[in-house]
Amino acid sequence: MARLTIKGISKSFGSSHAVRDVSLDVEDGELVCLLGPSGSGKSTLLRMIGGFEAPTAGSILIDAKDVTSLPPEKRPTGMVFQSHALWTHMDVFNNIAFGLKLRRLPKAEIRERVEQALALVGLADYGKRMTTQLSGGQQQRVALARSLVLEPKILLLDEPFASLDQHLRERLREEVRDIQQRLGITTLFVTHGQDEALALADRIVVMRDGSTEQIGPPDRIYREPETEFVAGFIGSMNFIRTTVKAGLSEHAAFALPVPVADGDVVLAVRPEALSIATAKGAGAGVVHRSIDFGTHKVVDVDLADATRVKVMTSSDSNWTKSMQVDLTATAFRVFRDNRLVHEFATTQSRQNDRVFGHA
Ligand SMILES: Nc1ncnc2c1ncn2[C@@H]1O[C@H](COP(=O)(O)OP(=O)(O)OP(=O)(O)O)[C@@H](O)[C@H]1O
Repeated sequence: MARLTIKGISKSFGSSHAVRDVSLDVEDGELVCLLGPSGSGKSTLLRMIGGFEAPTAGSILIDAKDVTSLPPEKRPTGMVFQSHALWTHMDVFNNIAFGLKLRRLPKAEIRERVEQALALVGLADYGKRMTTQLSGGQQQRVALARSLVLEPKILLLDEPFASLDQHLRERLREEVRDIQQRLGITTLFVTHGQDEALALADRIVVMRDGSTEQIGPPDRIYREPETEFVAGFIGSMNFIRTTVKAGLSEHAAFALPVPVADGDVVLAVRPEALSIATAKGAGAGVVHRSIDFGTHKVVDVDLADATRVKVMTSSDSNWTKSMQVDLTATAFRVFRDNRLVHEFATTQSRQNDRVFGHA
């Protein structure tokens, strides 16, 4: 267990700024996900923490000790890469034992620790297998065991399951979460999958163009996005472009009070924050289709300005193509130039949160 402090760290490759002035505190035993689109600087940030890349500016402290200029092997960190790079000429046992042998630990201790690590990742009987005889998921488990056996204070995972199929990825990330909690090991996990971040993280760092866009626990990131980018990056979101005049949105379907300065804004509304009702006469929109997910339905509604919005409704409601409907937003956030300028929520939206499990 260890505490990680990142202070104003940047990395440039020539004229390209991969990471820009990132500061972050990670608590003892915390699991933090670095989430962002391709090229946002997640891997570069992780590699700097692991010592595989030298920062252009800033410093990295582990338990208050400055490690910025230490090589990877001198840092109390363990890194698992996307491509696991196991040694194909060694069996599983020796792959995991390798780092311990370098440290010249006694044979008996090596055996014990490797066996513990294998048990931890669910591969107790696989020590004698060659790594080429393992499935992709098993290989990633070996890569994880190879890091864990060195008992790092901080575990760094760079999209470790990206090459695996969805089902296996979900299983492995739950296993990682279990192991991480059992060992209480401080962990940074890079992913570009929002589901993965929501499922795993104590806190999510949303990155964009090398900078941190928002840092917070998953429910905060989901419910209170501070920028339009974050609002669109995590979960399903409807964006409605409108113009505000005298405190009112001029959008035909969303003529709402929006107490901000006149001008163009974007209303961001979650599908579960919209309620739908049959219109008396011509409605605000027309049902395009309805998809039944068993637990709930998602109805696509086309508005007059050709915006298509998604509405989450209960599974016992019935919406068919071409029905005229009215929509009410029970919660929305208003953005201008990516920044939050107004937020609105009714008590109704909190009830919906309970119904749909977003509390
Ligand atoms: N060794 C390098 N030399 C030059 N540019 C680099 C190098 N490594 C990364 N970059 C650039 O830095 C930026 C950030 O890259 P990085 O790999 O950190 O992003 P990422 O968020 O991890 O992306 P991905 O999800 O695709 O892995 C990108 O524009 C990338 O092209």
